Amino acid sequence: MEKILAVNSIGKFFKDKKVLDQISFDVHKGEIMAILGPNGAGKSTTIRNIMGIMYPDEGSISFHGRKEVPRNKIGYLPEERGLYKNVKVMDILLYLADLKDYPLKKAKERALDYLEKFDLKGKENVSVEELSKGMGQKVQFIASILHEPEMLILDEPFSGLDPVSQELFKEEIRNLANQGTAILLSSHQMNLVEEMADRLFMIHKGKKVIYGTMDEVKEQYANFKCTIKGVNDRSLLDDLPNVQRVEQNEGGTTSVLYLDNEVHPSAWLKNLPEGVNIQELIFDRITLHEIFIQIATGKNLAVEAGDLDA
Ligand SMILES: Nc1ncnc2c1ncn2[C@@H]1O[C@H](COP(=O)(O)OP(=O)(O)OP(=O)(O)O)[C@@H](O)[C@H]1O
Repeated sequence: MEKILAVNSIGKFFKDKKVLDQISFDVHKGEIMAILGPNGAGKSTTIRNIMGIMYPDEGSISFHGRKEVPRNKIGYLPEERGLYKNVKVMDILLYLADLKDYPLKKAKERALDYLEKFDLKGKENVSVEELSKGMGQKVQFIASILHEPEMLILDEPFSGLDPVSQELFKEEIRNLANQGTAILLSSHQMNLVEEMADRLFMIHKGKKVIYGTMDEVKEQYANFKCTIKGVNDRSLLDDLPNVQRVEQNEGGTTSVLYLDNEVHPSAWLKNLPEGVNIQELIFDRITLHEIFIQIATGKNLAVEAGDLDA
């Protein structure tokens, strides 16, 4: 996979507080790479360093192996939303494309196509301040991709979108990656990240905790869990082998058994005692959402064991 962006061991201080420490990752052509982490972890600071809004105190960032990151090759949807208020939609789109040296005629054609795609047909001459929040976000997203950037950085692109708009964004982001755009996606919506990202980088308190493909991450950090429907006595489930913890709903009709990572699913299932009441059983892995919560709250055993390098 062709490497577009390389973040090499960057560190950043705010006064004497180190908010980024040895952060390294790459973003490849045609992939969706997610950057995740709890509030205050350092995601936006990392992105601002890539965008040249600030500079790292340690390490370096390169684009195609060169130290200069060319802004006109990058599209950026910042976390802070907002465009100039008093300007018409088409005017602002063309102005921003022009700032990136993109040909005007092509920009106009693409803008019309995208406005139609995002259900904003006919809004070209509407002033930005008359748009709803979601419509404004769509226009800002269009502005970030109009100039056909090689790399697209999206900071919380889905926040505040209704489900239909969310689908449109998802589809377009996937399309862009398929066409070769390198995408760095920061989002707190774990279900979407799990569905969309090819690889992920998780940062916690300014440091790397996870870096790898979605499959590697799942294999390494997503322990198995077994969900059993049927009334069961909790103590019976607690005593089963390889069970780390059991969660039961009120009435004990559904039980979720969180298992050790090294469990062998078929052997474990074969050894379930006959006394366990099973109306339905699902055996799968914990979700990215659960991995995230375990890491953010210090409960992930793989991380505690220092097994961090993916
Ligand atoms: N301009 C600044 N001056 C001082 N400290 C800052 C500044 N910007 C960010 N920080 C601190 O740096 C750390 C990382 O913040 P950052 O905004 O990068 O986190 P984040 O992962 O993007 O969080 P969120 O999910 O809440 O957006 C935090 O401790 C924050 O308080």
